[in-house]
Amino acid sequence: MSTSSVNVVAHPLIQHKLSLMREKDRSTKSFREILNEIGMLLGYEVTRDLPLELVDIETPISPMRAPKIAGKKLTLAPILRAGVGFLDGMLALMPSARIAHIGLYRDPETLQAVEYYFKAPQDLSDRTVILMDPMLATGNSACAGASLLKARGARDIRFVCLLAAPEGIAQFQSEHPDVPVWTAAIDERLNDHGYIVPGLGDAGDRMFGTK
Ligand SMILES: O=P(O)(O)OC[C@H]1O[C@H](OP(=O)(O)OP(=O)(O)O)[C@H](O)[C@@H]1O
Ligand SMILES: O=c1cc[nH]c(=O)[nH]1
Ligand SMILES: [Mg+2]
Repeated sequence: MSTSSVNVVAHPLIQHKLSLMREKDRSTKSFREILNEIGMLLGYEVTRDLPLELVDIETPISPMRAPKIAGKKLTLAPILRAGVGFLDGMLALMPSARIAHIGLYRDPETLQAVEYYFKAPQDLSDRTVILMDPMLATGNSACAGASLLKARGARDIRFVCLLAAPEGIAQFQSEHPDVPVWTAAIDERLNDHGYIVPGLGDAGDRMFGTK
């Protein structure tokens, strides 16, 4: 199978906002607000190819056939905790979307993803699912998230992150070659603790003020 595509979203607004988030002295409040804003901008990109259909409507002036989003319904799937940071921004664009919560934490020693919660619509087979987590480091969490969604039948999954390490992209493409990736940047590497360099530190802790 061919590898999944990786889309680096180079829009200047996203790049500027990402640089603000990387600053180590940025407040929790500001970090959270900007993550939400970028969530909306990435949501715009990840939905760019959603199919449209022409439907009959009436404007105040005349009837017309107007384009509306066709077919498959949307599900937003944040990986807890940090993935929740994208959610409000995405929901502003897609207010009718269903939500699948995926609870995973990364074991600090093994760097393996540990599942602690999963609540999703029963059948995802006819849905477009946007899996989201700001950080793609080793790739273990994103891979586990995509596998959980596939076990519920999901066949059209798109993964959105803020920052990716080359190691995480390679791992994700090898395990989920059918899932395209959107990211604002691909950084240099992982450090010995599995953190992205230069990165932005621990996204969940910075977002929720837990360190
Ligand atoms: O690609 P990986 O090596 O799996 O690392 C990325 C994961 O690590 C962070 O979660 P963390 O375990 O810190 O949980 P949190 O979001 O609850 O802080 C981040 O939010 C990702 O989910
Ligand atoms: O750099 C990293 C790696 C994993 N998780 C984070 O929050 N940051
Ligand atoms: Mg964390």
